[in-house]
Amino acid sequence: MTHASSADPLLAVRGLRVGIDGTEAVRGVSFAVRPGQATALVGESGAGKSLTARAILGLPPHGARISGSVRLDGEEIAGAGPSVYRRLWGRRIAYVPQDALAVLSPVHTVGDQLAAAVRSVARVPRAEARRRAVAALDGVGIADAARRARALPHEFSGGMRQRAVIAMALVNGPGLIVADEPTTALDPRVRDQVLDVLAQARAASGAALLLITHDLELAETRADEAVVLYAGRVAESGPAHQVFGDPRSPYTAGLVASKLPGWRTTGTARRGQDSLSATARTPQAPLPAIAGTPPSPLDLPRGCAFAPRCPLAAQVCRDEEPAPAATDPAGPRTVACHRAHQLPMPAVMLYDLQGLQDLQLREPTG
Ligand SMILES: Nc1ncnc2c1ncn2[C@@H]1O[C@H](COP(=O)(O)OP(=O)(O)OP(=O)(O)O)[C@@H](O)[C@H]1O
Repeated sequence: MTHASSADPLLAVRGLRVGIDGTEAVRGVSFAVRPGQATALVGESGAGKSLTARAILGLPPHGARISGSVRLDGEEIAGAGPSVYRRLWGRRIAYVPQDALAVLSPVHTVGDQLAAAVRSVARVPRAEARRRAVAALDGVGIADAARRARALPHEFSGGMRQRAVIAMALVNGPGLIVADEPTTALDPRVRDQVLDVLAQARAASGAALLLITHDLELAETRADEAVVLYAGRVAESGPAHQVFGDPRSPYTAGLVASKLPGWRTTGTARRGQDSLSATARTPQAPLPAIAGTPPSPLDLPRGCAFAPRCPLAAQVCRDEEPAPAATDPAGPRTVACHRAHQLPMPAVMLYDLQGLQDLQLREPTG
C-alpha cells in the first residue's frame, strides 16, 4: 500500500464508471476529497450520486461493473472485493446512511453496537470498547451517554439515532466519512443540530466528508467543495460557495434559479409541462426553473445529456457530449458545457428574468 503525502487528496476518484444491466449510470466521474475537507455530491434524483458513493464504499448493487480509479490515501480500491474493504470499513472509510435503522440492530443496545464496532477493528478489552463507545456518544452530544448507551435504538428519537450512527461512523477514527442524505428524514431543526454535531465531531477527529445530497443549501453551507452531477457525469465542480454563488454551467444555474424566492413562491414549473408528471415519477419535487426531467440511463440523448432541457443548447450540444474542463487554467473549477462562455451574468438570468426582478424588488423590504 502506498501512502500519499499530505498535499495529495485523501480520496481521488478518476473516470469512475458504474454499469448495471448493460447501461452506464455513472459515466466517467472525477473529483477529489482533501483531508479534513467536506465535498458535496449534488444533483437531481437519478443523477448517480448514490451509485458513486456505493462504488467508493465497496457496496455496489449486485452485478454492477465498476471501472476507473478510486484511490483512498493512495491505495487503488476501485472494484475491490469485501476482503479489501473489510480492512478499510470503520478504520479508514465509514458510512452514514439516510436511515439510521438500516445500520442499527433493533435488538441490541446502542452502546453494545458501538462497542462491537470498536472490537471489530481493534483488539481491546470489553471495558475499553465500552468506554470508547460512551465517549463517542458523548462526542455527538448525547447527554448522559453512559445511561443512554444502555437503551435500544427504538428508545431514541430520530435525531438521537442519527447522532448514534454518526458516533458509530467516527468511533474508530476513519479519515473519510461518506454520508448519503444523512438528514433527509429529519425535521429542519433536528437536521441542523445533527449537521452541527457532524461538523464538530469531524473538526475534533479531522475526518473528511463526502456528503451526498440533493439539497443545494446544505451543500453550499456545509461543504468546502461541490461536485454537481447530471445524468452520471460531472456538470460542474469547484469551491461550493463559488459553484452556487456564481454558477458556470446552465445546469447549476438552473438548480440555483430554482431556489430563488420568485420560483419558490410559484411552486410549479413556469417552463414546459413535463415537470407536473415528474411529480408522480420522482420522489423529489420537480425543479421549478428547469423544464422537464433528467433522462434515464437507458435513454440518454446524443450529445450533452442536459441539452433537451437547456435554454442555451445549440447544435454542437446535441452532437457532442462536452468533457469537464478547467474554467481557467490555474483555477479550481471545472465545467462541462460547450457554451459556458455564453452564459449571462448572473447565470440564473438564463432561466427567468422576472424571477430575478422579483428577488431584487423584495430585497429592500427584507
Ligand atoms: N440497483 C440498481 N439497479 C438498476 N439500476 C439502478 C440501481 N441503482 C440505481 N440505478 C439507476 O442508476 C441511476 C442512478 O441512481 P442513483 O441511485 O445513483 O441516483 P441518485 O442521484 O442517488 O438519486 P436519488 O437522489 O434519487 O437517490 C438511476 O437511473 C437509477 O435508476
